[in-house]
Amino acid sequence: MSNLLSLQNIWVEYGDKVVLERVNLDIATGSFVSIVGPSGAGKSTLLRVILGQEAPTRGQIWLDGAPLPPECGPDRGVVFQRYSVFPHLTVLGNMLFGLECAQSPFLSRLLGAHRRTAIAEAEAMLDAVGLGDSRDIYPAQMSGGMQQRLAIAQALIKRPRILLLDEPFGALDPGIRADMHGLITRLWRDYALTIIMVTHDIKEAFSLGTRVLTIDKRRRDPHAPHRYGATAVYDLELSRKIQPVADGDKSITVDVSGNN
Ligand SMILES: Nc1ncnc2c1ncn2[C@@H]1O[C@H](COP(=O)(O)OP(=O)(O)OP(=O)(O)O)[C@@H](O)[C@H]1O
Repeated sequence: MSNLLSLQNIWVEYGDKVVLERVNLDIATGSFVSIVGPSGAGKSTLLRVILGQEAPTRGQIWLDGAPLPPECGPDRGVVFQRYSVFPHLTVLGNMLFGLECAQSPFLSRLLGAHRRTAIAEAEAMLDAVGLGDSRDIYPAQMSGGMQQRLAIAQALIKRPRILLLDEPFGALDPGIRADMHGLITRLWRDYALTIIMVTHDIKEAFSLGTRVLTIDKRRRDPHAPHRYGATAVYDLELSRKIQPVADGDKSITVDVSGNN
């Protein structure tokens, strides 16, 4: 399988504090990479670098064989642990907002046929995440799980090739998490995504990922804790393969409890 993303000798330093050092990673197209590691190791920093929110102080990142554009682009979508939806917009409004900003940066508004196409795309994506019946409600009327579904749909509507997930299910109840695991697995397969997910849940890392990376420091200086940065200390390829889904098996369970 070809490499979609290649990180070569990535360092992130804040003054004399080294957060990441010598990170070398090749990420295959279609893989689902789980990233685990101790708190403060630099997992979110690594995601921000891949997203383009932050530039590495050293090293290079290649996307499809070309240098990664320095700014966040539509090829990379992201979902954070805390709901990144706009409270003053309906579900459909949240979906359209991203498209309007991308497709009509000056007006931030789509008109006529463009708007109708955008609404159709947004509704299809809402169906895919199990929110087809919720287009006219506001985030305050949704459970945490539903808001996270909306955040995932917002990220996917721009058709990213890489989906970055930073503790996406960390704030959800266990039952809802299980539903979300099913959903993300289905979306990964149906949309041929490459996913990089940070999680604190080792079980989740192994059950969802095709590869599990541990980010941690290889060396420590007790007198200067920030002298050395973290890197990929374990890198496990799993044999997990997604089975093709049977026709008609497109159902998605939606939590409507509103209590998480
Ligand atoms: N802008 C910044 N300036 C200085 N230090 C920073 C900055 N951003 C992050 N850090 C430091 O980088 C280190 C890694 O932070 P990061 O959030 O990436 O860790 P993490 O592994 O995701 O942690 P957690 O699992 O607790 O979310 C932390 O020590 C943090 O304080």
